[in-house]
Amino acid sequence: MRARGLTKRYGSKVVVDDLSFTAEPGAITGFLGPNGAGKSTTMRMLLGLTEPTAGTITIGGYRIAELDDPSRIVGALLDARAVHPQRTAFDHLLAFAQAAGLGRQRVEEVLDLVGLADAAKRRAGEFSLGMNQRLGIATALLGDPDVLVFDEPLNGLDPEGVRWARTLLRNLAAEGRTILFSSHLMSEMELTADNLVVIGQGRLVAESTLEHFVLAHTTRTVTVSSPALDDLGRALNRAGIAFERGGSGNLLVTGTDPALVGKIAAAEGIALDELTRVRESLEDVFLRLTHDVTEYESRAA
Ligand SMILES: Nc1ncnc2c1ncn2[C@@H]1O[C@H](COP(=O)(O)OP(=O)(O)OP(=O)(O)O)[C@@H](O)[C@H]1O
Repeated sequence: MRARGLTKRYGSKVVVDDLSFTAEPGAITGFLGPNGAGKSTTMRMLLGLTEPTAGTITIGGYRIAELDDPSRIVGALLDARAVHPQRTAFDHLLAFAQAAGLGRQRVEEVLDLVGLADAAKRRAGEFSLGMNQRLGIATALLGDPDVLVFDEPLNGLDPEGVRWARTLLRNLAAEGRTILFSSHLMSEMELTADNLVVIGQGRLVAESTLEHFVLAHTTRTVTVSSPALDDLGRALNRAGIAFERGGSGNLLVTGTDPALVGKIAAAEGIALDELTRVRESLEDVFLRLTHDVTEYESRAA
């Protein structure tokens, strides 16, 4: 899936701004951005529900309108509450299945896949948000598509459901599918995504592997503890390396790697108890990176 120069304007407001990115097959691409960044609008343009003002978003080089049988190519969960409350889960899925030329058997398969087989005859209006999410995921899976787009699929899922969704996404990617999903749950994004596309105010902020994104935006910090902490502090001072004392009798050394701290200690014959690179969480990095954008937005609101 590829977006190129994708742009959406509503009146004078630019919601998606010259956005280009790629989501690869066989990988889970996390789509991140603060509220109003343009994630849903981008997904809607991929699905042909919103017309781009400029640029394209394509699957295998084709826009969705150019695909003969789109439900077999791309499946999506955009809004889990968009179900008819009087319809049973089975009938809801059957309506979509029939529109795509699929039968009852496929409906039963996807109900099984999302763990709703026992609730098939219950009305969607009685479902919890988590069950509606499962129903929405089932709808996306009906056509067994190569590309899956999930907007906030974890909303309303309990911890067991979140874990289930993570495993499902992993399995779907392992089968070679392209997965694009957005979530506000950063810790979950960190556990699930291989790659990230980060946007702010409709523009691309970063596109990379999750690992690289976190490392590239983390200030290099090392924690080190030693029975000879004062000696170590003096050795670091002599080497011109900045540090501060941490709460639990260790030193927080910034702007360097464990290897250098280890070398300095070794050269001075100082024993170490612990030497660890501090890895910031995705949440820390994301909040720092999008802080200015969010600030601007809350001032403008
Ligand atoms: N039909 C529309 N008409 C006018 N403005 C719109 C329309 N649809 C979306 N917007 C605006 O576009 C901006 C981006 O919205 P979008 O829903 O794509 O963001 P998002 O990144 O998905 O946000 P969230 O995380 O809150 O779901 C918002 O400011 C929204 O108000």
